[in-house]
Amino acid sequence: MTIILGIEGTAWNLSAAIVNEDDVIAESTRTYKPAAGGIHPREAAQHHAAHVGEVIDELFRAFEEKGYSRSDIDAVAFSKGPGLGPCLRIVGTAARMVSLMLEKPLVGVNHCVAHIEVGLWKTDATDPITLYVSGANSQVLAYEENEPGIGAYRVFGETLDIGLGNSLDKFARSAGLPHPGGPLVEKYAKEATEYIELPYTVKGMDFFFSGLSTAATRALKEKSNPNKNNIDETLANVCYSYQETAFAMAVEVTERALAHTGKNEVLLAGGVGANSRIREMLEQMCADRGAKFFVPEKKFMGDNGAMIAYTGLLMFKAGDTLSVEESYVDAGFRPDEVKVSWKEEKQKNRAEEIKKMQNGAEAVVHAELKSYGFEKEFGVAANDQNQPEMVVKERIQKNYRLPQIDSKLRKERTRTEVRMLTEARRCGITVPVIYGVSDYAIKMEQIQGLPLKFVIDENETIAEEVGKTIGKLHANNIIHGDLTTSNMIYKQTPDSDAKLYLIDFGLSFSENSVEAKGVDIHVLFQTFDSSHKNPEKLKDLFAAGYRKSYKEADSILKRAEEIKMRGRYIEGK
Ligand SMILES: C[C@@H](O)[C@H](NC(=O)OP(=O)(O)OC[C@H]1O[C@@H](n2cnc3c(N)ncnc32)[C@H](O)[C@@H]1O)C(=O)O
Ligand SMILES: [Fe+2]
Repeated sequence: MTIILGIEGTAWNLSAAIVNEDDVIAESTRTYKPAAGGIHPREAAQHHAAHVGEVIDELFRAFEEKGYSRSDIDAVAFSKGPGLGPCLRIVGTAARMVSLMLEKPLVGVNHCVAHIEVGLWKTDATDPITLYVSGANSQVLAYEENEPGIGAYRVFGETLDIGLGNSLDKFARSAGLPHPGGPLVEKYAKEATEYIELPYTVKGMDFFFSGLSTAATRALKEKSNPNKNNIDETLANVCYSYQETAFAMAVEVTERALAHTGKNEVLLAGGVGANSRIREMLEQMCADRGAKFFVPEKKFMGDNGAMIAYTGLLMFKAGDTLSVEESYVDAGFRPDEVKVSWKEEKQKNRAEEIKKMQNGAEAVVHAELKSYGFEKEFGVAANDQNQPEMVVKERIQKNYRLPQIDSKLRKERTRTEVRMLTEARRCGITVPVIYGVSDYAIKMEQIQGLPLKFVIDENETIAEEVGKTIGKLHANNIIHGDLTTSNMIYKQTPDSDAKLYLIDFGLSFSENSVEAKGVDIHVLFQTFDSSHKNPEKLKDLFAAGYRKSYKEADSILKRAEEIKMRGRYIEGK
């Protein structure tokens, strides 16, 4: 058995643990609670510095009481980042000292990856999409192999402003509640009597929580009326509506990632994962699409030393150790920067993956028009011999979100899709022809081709074609809103040139701004990073095509790069 000591202390919780392959052997924790306001990085660091000695002592005592001796420890793991710089430096220093004392190597662990690995350890999940929602971070990730036995946790979507937990904490503070506000929001939400509309912002696979937090604060002020004595009730209603909106956004992106990758497991990680409503929503979403949902015990969800020790154990066994010189901390350390070498080689089954992918995230595409009840919906007879091949794209009900949120989104997106498809066609973009519309369904041309996801790696020059198409779209101020390689279809015919079709305009809108266009491209580049072999080459080819068809291309590409940097962990975010 391998035995690893791990120290966590990226923010509020200083926690150390010793684990082996099977379980936690010993642990010791001291928690920083801000006297007022949110977490102060320097105060938190002072707290960790003041207590790290006793935490390590207590840990060794508990370990030795179980009959072990210190020399049984094989390595010392620590949180290398992301996190608050001053806190990371204390933990890094402590880890170096313990490592020198024990004469055992150091292992530098990525905190986000540890949140995932502990979930894989403590549940039966094997290859999930992970929804990682904590204070500072909110991401949807999955492991992707790059070469046999070596891969990375790819970020499919993430917050482009602040983390879900911090947004809840910020709102709670504005309502006069103590830190951390997340659990209190959950408590008050249970007393709600009414849903209040709040902004729902998903762009492609990314979400935004800052505007929601501000809107919730505003709603609380506006709706509270001391004369009516309704302050408690309003707080409950806002908390409830906040949760319903924010969690629906997070679950929606998780489902998109499931659809895009064809995976069929979901793992929940991070402090916000303690919330029972987000669990319920994920469970419902998974049940509705036949996926499995996993969540570890609560003590492994928030920041804990065991997750660092366990991930350290996997890394140590794969030979991934550090010298003292290499053991610097990195406050902006992203999970997708970690070279994962501790997993077994995966056997991919492409046919199976394509089959699973056809179950889109928000819509079902019916090719069998008769069985769908085509006549009833559109008032005309189903396909006769003279008509072109058609499909019906139906936005199906999502049981995980409130009916009010659900039907509004579905109607809005159906209407938007029709409007924007028409608009795109007018600008000379190749899109499916529309034959009919109802509240939640669109009857349209069936494109016989393969999603770009499955052809672009073998034929990378298509990326230039993609660039030209998106350049044209942006030159006409159309923002697609969900640019992934699943939302483009490549149709090859023996007698004509191949054609690139753009589909799925449900999140599209018209806007002439560098920001909106930059986000659009950022979303696409994330897909290149997460799902393709040579992302940098694809990006270069895309940029070349984009420049050819759009004269403002350079400023947009530059903005896309800046947006990418915003996704990085920023202190105090
Ligand atoms: C970098 C690292 O330090 C950071 N860790 C972190 O944020 O602590 P974590 O324990 O994963 O999550 C704490 C967050 O989780 C929220 N939280 C805890 N219980 C909650 C609940 N029942 N409902 C909603 N939010 C909850 C808190 O309000 C707080 O914002 C991270 O993982 O991003
Ligand atoms: Fe965390």
